[in-house]
Amino acid sequence: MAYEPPIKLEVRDLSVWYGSTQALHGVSLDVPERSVLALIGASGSGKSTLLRAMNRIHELTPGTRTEGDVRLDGQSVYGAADPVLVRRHIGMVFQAPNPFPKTIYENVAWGARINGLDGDMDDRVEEALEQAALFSEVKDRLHTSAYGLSGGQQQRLCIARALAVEPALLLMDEPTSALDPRASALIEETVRTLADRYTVVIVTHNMQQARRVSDRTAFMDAGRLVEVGETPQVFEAPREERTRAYVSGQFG
Ligand SMILES: Nc1ncnc2c1ncn2[C@@H]1O[C@H](COP(=O)(O)OP(=O)(O)OP(=O)(O)O)[C@@H](O)[C@H]1O
Repeated sequence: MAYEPPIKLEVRDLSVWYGSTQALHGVSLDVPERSVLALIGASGSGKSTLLRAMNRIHELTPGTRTEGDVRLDGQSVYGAADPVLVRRHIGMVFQAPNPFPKTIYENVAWGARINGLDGDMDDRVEEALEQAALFSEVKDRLHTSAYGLSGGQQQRLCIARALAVEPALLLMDEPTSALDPRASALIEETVRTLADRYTVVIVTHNMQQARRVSDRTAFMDAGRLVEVGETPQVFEAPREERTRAYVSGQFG
């Protein structure tokens, strides 16, 4: 029998409302450990809502209501009393790079400090920057402002900042949408390497990117999960007609 990696994240019958608008309708899926899941679908199909519900950051939007559950390593994310603690274990990288107005070093060290992680901070910062494929470019200016970096470097810094706390899961919401093709390619390479150690969920509008970076792909339509499977299967032999139409560019 083929080796089946353990399941890192289980989404179970998850529904989300913003006020009276239902944005997710009973979504269930599993994310195997050390894999990359791409969420694809047309604008408004619920990709970001699903991603943001994985670490409960959508609850920061007033008027949200959630039913169902998300389990990380078998533990309910929604059963946790404090969503802030949940978010500390689940790193997130957003569309536009958003470094703090601090030095490169302090951007990476910050999360580790507030989480009380011990060990040598210089080593931790270097390792996180290495994992984000940024260290060689910044090693001589660690104590200069993060705002002196290019957009692509700033985004890799945000990835390093998320990794420095050793997150159980890394969520990425269209992390290359503000970047040029070369910077995007570097981020894609970084995401591929991260899957050796981390479990990653990435929202992307770019279907080529989904094919390049992910092991599995989930296709969303109108707040529903249409299908999820191994990436080559979803793109080359989709089970659902709606998926076929989307991945062949007939809509969205
Ligand atoms: N803060 C909000 N208040 C009200 N409705 C919202 C809010 N955020 C999202 N929605 C609605 O929820 C639905 C899903 O939106 P969501 O942003 O999750 O989709 P998406 O697939 O990520 O879209 P995009 O690709 O454009 O980012 C849409 O109908 C959207 O209008």
